[in-house]
Amino acid sequence: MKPKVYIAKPIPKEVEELIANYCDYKIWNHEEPIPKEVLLKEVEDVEGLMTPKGIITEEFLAYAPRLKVVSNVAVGYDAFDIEAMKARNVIGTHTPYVLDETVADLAFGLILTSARRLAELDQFVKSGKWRGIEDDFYGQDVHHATLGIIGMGRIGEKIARRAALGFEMNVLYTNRTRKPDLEERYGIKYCETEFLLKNSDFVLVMLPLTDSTYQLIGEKEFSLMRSTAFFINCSRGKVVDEKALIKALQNGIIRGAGLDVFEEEPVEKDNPLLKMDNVVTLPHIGSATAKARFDMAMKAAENLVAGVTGKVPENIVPELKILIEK
Ligand SMILES: NC(=O)C1=CN([C@@H]2O[C@H](COP(=O)(O)OP(=O)(O)OC[C@H]3O[C@@H](n4cnc5c(N)ncnc54)[C@H](O)[C@@H]3O)[C@@H](O)[C@H]2O)C=CC1
Ligand SMILES: O=C(O)C(=O)CO
Repeated sequence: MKPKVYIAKPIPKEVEELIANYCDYKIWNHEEPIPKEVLLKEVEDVEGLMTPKGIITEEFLAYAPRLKVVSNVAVGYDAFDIEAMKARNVIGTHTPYVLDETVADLAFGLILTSARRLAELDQFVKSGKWRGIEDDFYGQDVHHATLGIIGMGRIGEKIARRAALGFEMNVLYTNRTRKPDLEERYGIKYCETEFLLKNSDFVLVMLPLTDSTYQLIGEKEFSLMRSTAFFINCSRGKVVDEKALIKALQNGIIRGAGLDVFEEEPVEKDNPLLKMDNVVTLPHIGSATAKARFDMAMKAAENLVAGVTGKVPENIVPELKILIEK
């Protein structure tokens, strides 16, 4: 008998075919997110679950007593309660590498759109205008400026390469561990966070959301930034104290921001960030190209199938590798 799995989001046909070869499966085939009560019912007797950033808590796991693997269709796995999963011996997997270049492109899009005011000027032209006073259109140069990257992981590295080699930027970075190989390859410089904040024209966060990064960037950090600097976040909204960011923008402490992520998603309609011309806002689309999303779904399916057929999935999240080492 094939193992039972549940897929909590629509997936491409080829990905479904792979799962069908090995599993007895059901799919949530609707664009709107699966309602919690439906999901809790569907997972009652499954061994595997594939989910788009599904929230896996102790309460959830109690509804899924046969669950062996949760395959997250995302690289960020902050919605996993790692201790609860460890306690119930449930492996969690994610989709690293396949989206790195795509997210790095988007991060650069945010840098360019913020600095050169692309979204604002797009609206200007579409509203029937063309020329105003010339310096009304002035933005800031990206080439040869200083980019400070907080979080030099898989995606941070791809952003650093674009910045250093493509735009000839001066790249500073902070990270939990120093990366001398990248320093040599791209000429980037490791430094203290305070130095990075004081000396960057663009401060870009590319950190996972964990207990140690929750609201890591707050009032103090914004106060150290240049008044001409832009803040770019393409990782998770909660690594920033959003109230402090709003205050910094309202009071001219920093020049602008480019945001793909927010503290609450979908972003609340009355969030002051949505009213600011110097803030570029996107609906969490860092990995949203057809190819990257296909590759993520395929990788998640491979992890799911491995987890329910007695093999070791390729992309177990680091904190849960201990479960297969037992
Ligand atoms: N906007 C979007 O659509 C996307 C957002 N993301 C987010 O970006 C995050 C990063 O992705 P990757 O680069 O693949 O992860 P990664 O794990 O390769 O890199 C994260 C880096 O942050 C560093 N780090 C962790 N905690 C730290 C701390 N307290 N202080 C300093 N450095 C710390 C790590 O050493 C690592 O080098 C994901 O966890 C996810 O939340 C990822 C993909 C798309
Ligand atoms: O992969 C992730 O962590 C995302 O946020 C969406 O791609």
